[in-house]
Amino acid sequence: MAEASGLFSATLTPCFNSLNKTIPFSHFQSQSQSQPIIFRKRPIHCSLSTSDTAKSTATQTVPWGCDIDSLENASALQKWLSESGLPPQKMAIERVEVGERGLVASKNIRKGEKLLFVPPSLVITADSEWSCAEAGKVLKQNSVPDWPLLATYLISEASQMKSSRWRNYISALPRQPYSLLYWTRAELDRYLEASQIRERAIERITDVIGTYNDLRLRIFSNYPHLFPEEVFNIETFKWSFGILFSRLVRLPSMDGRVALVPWADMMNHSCEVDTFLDYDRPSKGVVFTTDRPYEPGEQVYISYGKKSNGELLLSYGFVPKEGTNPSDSVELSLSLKKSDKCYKEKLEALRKYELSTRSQCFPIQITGWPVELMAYAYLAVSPPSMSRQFKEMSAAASNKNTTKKDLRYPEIEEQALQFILDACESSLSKYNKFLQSSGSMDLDVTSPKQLNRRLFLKQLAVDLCTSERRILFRTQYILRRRLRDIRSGELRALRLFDGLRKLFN
Ligand SMILES: C[S@@+](CC[C@H](N)C(=O)[O-])C[C@H]1O[C@@H](n2cnc3c(N)ncnc32)[C@H](O)[C@@H]1O
Repeated sequence: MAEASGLFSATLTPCFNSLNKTIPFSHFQSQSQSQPIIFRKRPIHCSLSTSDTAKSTATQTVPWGCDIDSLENASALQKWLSESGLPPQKMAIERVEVGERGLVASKNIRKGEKLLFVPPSLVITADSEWSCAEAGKVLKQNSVPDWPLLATYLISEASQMKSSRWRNYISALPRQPYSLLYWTRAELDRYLEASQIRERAIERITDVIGTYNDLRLRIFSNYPHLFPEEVFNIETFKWSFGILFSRLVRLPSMDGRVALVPWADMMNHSCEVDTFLDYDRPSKGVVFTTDRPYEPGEQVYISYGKKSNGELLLSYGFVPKEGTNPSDSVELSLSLKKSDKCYKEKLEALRKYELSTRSQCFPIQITGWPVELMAYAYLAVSPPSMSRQFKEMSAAASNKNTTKKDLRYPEIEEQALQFILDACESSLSKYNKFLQSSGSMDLDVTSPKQLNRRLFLKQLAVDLCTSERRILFRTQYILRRRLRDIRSGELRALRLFDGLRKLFN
């Protein structure tokens, strides 16, 4: 889980932020999440699984962990944690309606109360002791960064099961976390064609494969006795990264360290709460402070951060109900027209500010679009006579313009808004097409298990696309109204001018 916002929040952190090519809203609090920590000194590019391998990939699981809704291992976890120093809790792991398993209040909980108090000895960080000390030493000697190190650590401990001190924790982890890492390329193409999240998922999967291959070539192959391929392979790495994406937290008060926090990571996310995990120095434990009271029997939630529905699907494998996520956004992809007379100069300006020369994504919220998007639109529609402003526009579009943020060029505002409207409508047509066809989509399956999986993925995709389309519809409405106002204003001014001219004549 990742850091969400500001210094005092820690959430369940996806790591590969470098992959997100979207420009964030400049007027939002920047989501200063974990830095790219992927182990990629010599990146290796691998292609994703094709639809032929899709079936086997989709069903392969690791030999440890449990079914995602298993309470059996959860109670063993609870018992072990209490015996290992977790203080008495006001919550217990139960089966819940939202999130399969979650922490449910067993006593009255007040608003503003600190809960959990997981001691550092029960927290997994990059400094945790390895059951196979030699393997840990090798990774550290090779300066493997935290994320790949923790991914390898989890697999190593899982494979040592009986001798690992984390066996109760690992037994209670899902055998196959809900995560887009488990979607095949064919499934991503089929269900997420309309959404930019598809690209993000492909990049993430490619990065996980690249990271695994880096480790394999640079380290594992030199120490096969420590890292045998039967244990350290792409399937186990997909699992461990799936676990990290959905459970790792960044703890601001522990110098921003990333950690797996058993027990705390049984808490599910709610878009309505505003409370995050952190290390509490006075009590020397990982805590969170409730922002509302809970009665016995109610599920207690934390926030995984101010994330869009697409980001929640990407890392955690769920989509909140439509309209319930105030941080929801949809990425709109814009690009310059190749027929533009100043195409080359504009590309140059984009390059200067490290913007993509192919297409650039910007997040749109129900409440509006970012100033960066408007700056990009100005650049896209500006005529050759404005060539001196190209750099200024690119700088503003890239979020790197520290001085002049909200650029305005009234003379091309109408064209810029029309440019955004065109992109919005082209995107909307893809969503409409998918959502219309989803009802009659042939699920093409050979077993009930596969049918369940396909139905589940399709439902997630429908939920995501419905929520993203809703934002685009609203944007379309606002853009059309603004354009109508501009055009009717111009018409009025023209009529006034005409009337005055006639009067003087
Ligand atoms: C940190 S774990 C929380 C504990 C998890 N429910 C379990 O049983 O292990 C994160 C996972 O919980 C589930 N989850 C969390 N919040 C959810 C929500 N609001 N709706 C649906 N699933 C949720 C997702 O599967 C997510 O990947």
